Amino acid sequence: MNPTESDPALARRLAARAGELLLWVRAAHGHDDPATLKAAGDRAAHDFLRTELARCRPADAVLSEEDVNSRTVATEAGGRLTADRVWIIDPLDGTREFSEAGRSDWAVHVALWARDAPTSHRLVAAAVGLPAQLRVLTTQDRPARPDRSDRRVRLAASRSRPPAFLTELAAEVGAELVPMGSAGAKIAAVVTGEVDAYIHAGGQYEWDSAAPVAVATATGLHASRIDGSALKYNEADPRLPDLLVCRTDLAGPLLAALHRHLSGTVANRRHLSGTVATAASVVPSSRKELR
Ligand SMILES: Nc1ncnc2c1ncn2[C@@H]1O[C@H](COP(=O)(O)O)[C@@H](OP(=O)(O)O)[C@H]1O
Ligand SMILES: [Mg+2]
Repeated sequence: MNPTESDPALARRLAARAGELLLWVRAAHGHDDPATLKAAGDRAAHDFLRTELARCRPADAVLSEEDVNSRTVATEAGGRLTADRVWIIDPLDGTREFSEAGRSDWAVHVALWARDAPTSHRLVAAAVGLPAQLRVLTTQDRPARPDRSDRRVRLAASRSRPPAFLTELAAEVGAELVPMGSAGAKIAAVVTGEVDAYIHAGGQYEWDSAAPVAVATATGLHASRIDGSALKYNEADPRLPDLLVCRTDLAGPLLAALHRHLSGTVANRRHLSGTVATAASVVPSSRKELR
């Protein structure tokens, strides 16, 4: 244990090293047996992160996707709910993409939650490793976002489980949908300006978004639930099924569009007309394309 290593430095080192392990596992196994590759990747990254956190921060609690899957959640949750500091980790986010040859949209998430933090999410340090993109983003970095206001808004969404309303919402605001794997990779793409927003709904857990949300908000981006309420971490129930991460100037228009879909305005109009409503017939004022 290095007593001088700060929490952000530890998060960065762990995300980077777990990423190297995952690249090694991927190379060693190949892609012929995706199920075995996924299991080997999950296990290698999880074991490494768990061991290093126990060694370097023995007093802290840990919430990890792999612990929950291995059904140790009951004992583990008891510790983390009274702890002052909890590491929320997703050893391999975008497991599906990790198992597909040539894809780089998968990530390692390492975040630290602190009870006395001043922010609503209480995440004080984090790193998102993108091993196949050869980069690690952290709460200490301020990547320059290029000005993209001259092109259509790019809206990242799950390539395998996008929210049902998203195609219609994107058309309504004139956005281009960009299918991508991994919550971490999608939020990282918002951080670097490759896309302008990420919307998800329908299911997710705290570990899927904690580290990337911490990085995104540290760089000045908007992050919230899709109803605009605060994202909360280290809750008794780790389900956190939806989120919006975007440029701050897009938060208002996108939350308004989400509200129309969530409140049923769009669905009700379609029902009343008996046809599939065009975006213009539903909310004429929203036809103005976002930039
Ligand atoms: N409907 C849903 N229910 C539960 N988890 C979901 C989900 N949709 C997405 N996720 C999780 O969110 C992460 C990003 O998903 P996606 O690539 O589809 O955007 C994945 O994490 P893992 O890869 O760690 O399992 C995935 O399992
Ligand atoms: Mg995940």
